[in-house]
Amino acid sequence: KVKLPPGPHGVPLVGYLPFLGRNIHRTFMELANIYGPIYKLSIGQKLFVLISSPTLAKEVLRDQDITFANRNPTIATLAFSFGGKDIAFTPYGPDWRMLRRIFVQEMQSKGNLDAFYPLRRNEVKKSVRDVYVSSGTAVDVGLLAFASVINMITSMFWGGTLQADNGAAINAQFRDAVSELLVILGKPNISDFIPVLARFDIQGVERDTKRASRWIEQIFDVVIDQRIQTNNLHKGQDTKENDTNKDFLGFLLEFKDDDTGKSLSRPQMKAFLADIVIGGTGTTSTAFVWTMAELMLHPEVMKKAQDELLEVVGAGNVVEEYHSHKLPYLQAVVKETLRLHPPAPLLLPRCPVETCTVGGYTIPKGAKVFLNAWAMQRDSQLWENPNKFEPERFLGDAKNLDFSGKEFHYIPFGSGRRTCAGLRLGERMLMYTLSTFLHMFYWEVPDDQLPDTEEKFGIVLEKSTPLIAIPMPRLNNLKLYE
Ligand code: HEM
Repeated sequence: KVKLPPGPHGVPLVGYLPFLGRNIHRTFMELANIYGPIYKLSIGQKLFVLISSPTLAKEVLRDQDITFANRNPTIATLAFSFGGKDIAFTPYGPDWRMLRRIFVQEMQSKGNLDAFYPLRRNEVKKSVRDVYVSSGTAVDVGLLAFASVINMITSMFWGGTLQADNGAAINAQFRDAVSELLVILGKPNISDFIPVLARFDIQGVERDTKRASRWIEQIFDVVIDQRIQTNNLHKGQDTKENDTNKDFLGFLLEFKDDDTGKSLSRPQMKAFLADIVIGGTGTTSTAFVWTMAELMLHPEVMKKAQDELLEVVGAGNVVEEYHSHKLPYLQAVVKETLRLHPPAPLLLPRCPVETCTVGGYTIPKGAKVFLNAWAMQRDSQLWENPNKFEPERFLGDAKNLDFSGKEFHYIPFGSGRRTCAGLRLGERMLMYTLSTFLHMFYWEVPDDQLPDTEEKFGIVLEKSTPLIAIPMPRLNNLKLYE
């Protein structure tokens, strides 16, 4: 017997679309207060199901994990992921397992992450130098975070492949293309809700995504060709150029599945790279900005975090990635930031492969299921003072909560089989950049104007207005900034 979840009525043709508002995660929470922790919405011709209680999240993400291990890609995500050949949108099955194993178990093994650390270190050092040059003047923290993260990622991708001269130009082009794509992907597209309109591409979202993706694809092709050329040139020789593990790209080109002997196709390889850039840059840099904004709003927390750095790292040293484990207070700050400002507030939508039951309600096959992590992480029944920024909670009652998604009221990286594939790298980059910039600089607000915490929903949940801050060197030994 079919018993669909309750939910509001919309208007003919477009359903609830006109009432979604700009920050849909908030609208979804308000609707949950009326209809309960599971409800449905019709938007255009699509059925959406919203879930916002840990018990029901567990039903979806653990008890019926395989049923919900598929996504429902939008037109734009299909366009940027080479038709859904990436990790995030490949249907659950052998191809997805292979891609995920390459990225999670092999590329992000402790040994490989450690091996790529000098590349990350080099990029963060360059950002420190840039900030040092701007000391005493207003800096856009979002731009700083984006540049640092994307430079670390590109350096790990192909830093060992490109020569310094053309490398800088290609990386600059790549940065522009990625920022453009992130903006396009953040726009809601009417064609996704009313598929009969898709062929008209009324807002031009598909056209714009394809244009930006082509640009990115051309860059991937140049770099992949260059790497193949270098490999061929040095075939059979035991040279530095032949060291396949020196960047991710070498890794992807060399990969052969142990069980099937399959290599990656070029589209798969490009989708893989696109995924890591799109999945990794916006999320990590947004988390950086929110952390800095909260620290500037809470100077006592900023001081504690900086005191901890002074004690652990010392005034005569720069931060190294291995310090992260010794910074429990800063870790609590990051956890608290990701509680209040999860970059993916609704995770990535799941889509049941067959009609199933959740919370006693029928979820039809193909529905788009959203887990409202944002709402659960601010639920007053689950958290004390839920809207207050209190990192101490992660040292007290909530000290055992981590990013693994085992506890369903705290899932900023998702949970289950399709949990964030870049968690280890993301956590490392975030902790390393934050600890470095907090140890090396004081951050002041210009004209005593405290930052606001207005949000902007898009591909990630960004701060609505840029975060502007004035850095001042914190360490006496200015050689450390060179
Ligand atoms: C603060 C940083 C990050 C946050 C908060 C975050 C959050 C998320 C979330 C919520 C999901 C969906 C999980 C689910 O459906 O259960 C996800 C998926 C994913 N993330 Fe992240 N992410 C971050 C960083 C990264 C980084 C650095 C990368 C890559 C370098 C990355 C790559 C991916 C990929 C490939 C997926 C799709 C996984 C799949 O479908 O199997 N993420 N992320």
